[in-house]
Amino acid sequence: MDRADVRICIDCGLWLWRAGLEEKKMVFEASALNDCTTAGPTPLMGWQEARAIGLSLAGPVDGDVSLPLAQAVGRVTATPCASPVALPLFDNSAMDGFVLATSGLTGQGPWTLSVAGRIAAGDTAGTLPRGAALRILTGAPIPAGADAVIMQEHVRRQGAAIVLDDLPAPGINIRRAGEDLVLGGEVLPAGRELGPRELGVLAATGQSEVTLRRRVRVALLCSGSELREPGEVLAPGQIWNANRYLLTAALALPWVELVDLGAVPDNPARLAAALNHASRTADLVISTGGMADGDEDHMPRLLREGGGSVQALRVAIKPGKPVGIGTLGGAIYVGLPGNPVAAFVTWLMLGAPLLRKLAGITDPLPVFQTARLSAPLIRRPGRAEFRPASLRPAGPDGLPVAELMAPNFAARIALLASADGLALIPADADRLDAGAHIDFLRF
Ligand SMILES: Nc1nc2c(c(=O)[nH]1)N[C@H]1C(S)=C(S)[C@@H](COP(=O)(O)OP(=O)(O)OC[C@H]3O[C@@H](n4cnc5c(N)ncnc54)[C@H](O)[C@@H]3O)O[C@H]1N2
Ligand code: MOO
Repeated sequence: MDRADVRICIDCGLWLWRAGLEEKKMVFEASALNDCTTAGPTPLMGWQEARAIGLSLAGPVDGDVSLPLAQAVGRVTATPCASPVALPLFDNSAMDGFVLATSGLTGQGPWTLSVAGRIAAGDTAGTLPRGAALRILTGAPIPAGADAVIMQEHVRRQGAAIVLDDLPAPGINIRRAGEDLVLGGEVLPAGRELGPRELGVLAATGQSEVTLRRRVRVALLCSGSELREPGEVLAPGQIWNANRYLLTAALALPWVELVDLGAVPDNPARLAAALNHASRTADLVISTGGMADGDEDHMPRLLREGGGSVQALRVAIKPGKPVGIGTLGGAIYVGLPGNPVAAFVTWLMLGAPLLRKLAGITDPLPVFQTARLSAPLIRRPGRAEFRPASLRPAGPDGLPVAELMAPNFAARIALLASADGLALIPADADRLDAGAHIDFLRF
């Protein structure tokens, strides 16, 4: 065998080789070296399977609340909202101009009509005087007997009269009652986050309150004796707690009530106490670190000893292999790996969908877009890889181009901060050509 065909796996220290390496011509990525899928006591579970297990554990939290619209921003609807009115509420003008009855415009034009008054938004409609027009402003109600609004740009003024050269079509520039929404029609389904569009339509239908899911209680703890708060002076070997801020920011959602338990040292008794407290106060317990098999990695064992279950552990996802999903007491548990990028990726792919389902959101899964790979990639298959990448503007085919960032990125939070999103390299891919279609998730 050619010496160049031999590689060492820096994950497990074993020698690997690839037979018949036509890809010798291409650079064999360092990522292929740090991607051992064989090491470990159990085979890896597919990330979609792990995600499905998490989703199967989660159902929308119960306990609805009714809140005024101003306090409902970003919250999730618990029931469908039906409209108590039709929209628009009444026939009204779409333009500033003149309202008239087309039936009165007989014979050949031009037609001259006197302007007998004025209706603005907020006025009552009244009745159109026979043979005359009325000045009308946008949003004003259409008077009885009128059936068209002619834009002011399309008439000539002659003193108190207007002259029309063209016959307006009946109904023109009139917004009809109910054309946007019928009485009793569904304004919003259950499970919708209330953003600007949703709050706007609720307000337009006159609803001052909305029925919402209660907020999901989430407890977060970061395990690690090495962790200190930013601002604290570090002793040798210590680091600042990045995951706490990364995840509290990811959890800063209107429908989350966060119980931030900070950092807990790698002490089994203290970790067990923190887990126990968390599971009593929260619907979802999230921990970071301590998920691998090292001497100070206690989380899966503590969870089991605390009466919980771990239903997914060791997932074929990169970064993030040591990730766990299970239950503890009445809470769902998500154990994220300690490496910050691994924690973030596994949170996005496995944790966040589950949390969104707890919140009652109907579509809990992230939506990927299609991009093209900027350069060829050769890798060791086995784990689906979510690689930080930058996105260049669309090429001639309309697809943006993803430029993958360096491999071995699980702990490289600075690299994460400079990426535009995550490129998904499927688990079974061992080689992708430049220009290949890939799924891309923007941050
Ligand atoms: N023999 C093996 N060792 C490791 C494996 C393996 O399969 N076999 N997996 C590696 C992988 S992949 C990952 S990811 C890490 C994850 O391990 P843990 O979840 O047990 O995490 P820790 O060991 O506690 O920490 C890993 C790394 O991250 C740093 N860290 C932890 N918490 C924070 C925080 N809140 N803020 C910033 N940085 C944090 C920690 O200091 C470590 O450097 O295990 C590999 N090992
Ligand atoms: O892949 Mo680990 O999850 O290196 O960070």
